[in-house]
Amino acid sequence: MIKIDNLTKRFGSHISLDNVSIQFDKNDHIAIMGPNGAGKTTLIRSIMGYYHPNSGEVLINGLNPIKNRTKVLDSISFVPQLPPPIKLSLNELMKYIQASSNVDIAEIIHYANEMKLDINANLNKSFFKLSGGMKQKMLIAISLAKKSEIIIYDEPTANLDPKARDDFYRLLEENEKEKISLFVTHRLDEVKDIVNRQIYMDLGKVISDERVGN
Ligand SMILES: Nc1ncnc2c1ncn2[C@@H]1O[C@H](COP(=O)(O)OP(=O)(O)OP(=O)(O)O)[C@@H](O)[C@H]1O
Repeated sequence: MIKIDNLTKRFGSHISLDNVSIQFDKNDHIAIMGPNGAGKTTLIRSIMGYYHPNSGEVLINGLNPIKNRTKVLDSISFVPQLPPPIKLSLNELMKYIQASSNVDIAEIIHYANEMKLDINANLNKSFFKLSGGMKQKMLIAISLAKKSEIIIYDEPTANLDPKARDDFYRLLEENEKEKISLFVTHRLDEVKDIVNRQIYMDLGKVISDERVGN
């Protein structure tokens, strides 16, 4: 469970999150929407313990994500808006993830195949040198292989072609049971079939929070 109580985060004099209180429970699949600068990324980064709040609290299964960073991040899969500049080859990256997060390499390869990313043909290629869409596919494959109870995607389909988007949403649908999934998105039409809650943010506040279909 993710519990956010009266969370305020300022950068200088700018308020990015303004006294936000919200809770996400198992089987909540949420689209977080809102204009550029609304505070969506600041909210998900706060969930992952990146920021010290100015006031308020975040608890992930009862744990403070700043004080218990490793334990909390173990329960979260995150795919960022922009892939990080990882220099490791795909082979090295998978070995690193297996060692650090106990993720089965065979599972990563399975989900990469499902996303039509041929890992074997690119094993010795640096992640950094993959195309934007291939990077995104690799990160998605890792996020699904990790089998975390919380999955967070910040605009993950921006670099994906339409077929890859369909593959991604099909895989998510198959994998989101008993989990919390959070999608930061500007394209509700894409996620509307896999979410059951739609949140709209603006100026650091949650403006609306609606349960929908599914
Ligand atoms: N590290 C930071 N330092 C200073 N200001 C920041 C920082 N991170 C975010 N902000 C500011 O906080 C506000 C909210 O940013 P945030 O990235 O959370 O918005 P967003 O809703 O994710 O926007 P977008 O749709 O453009 O990704 C913006 O005004 C941004 O400039």
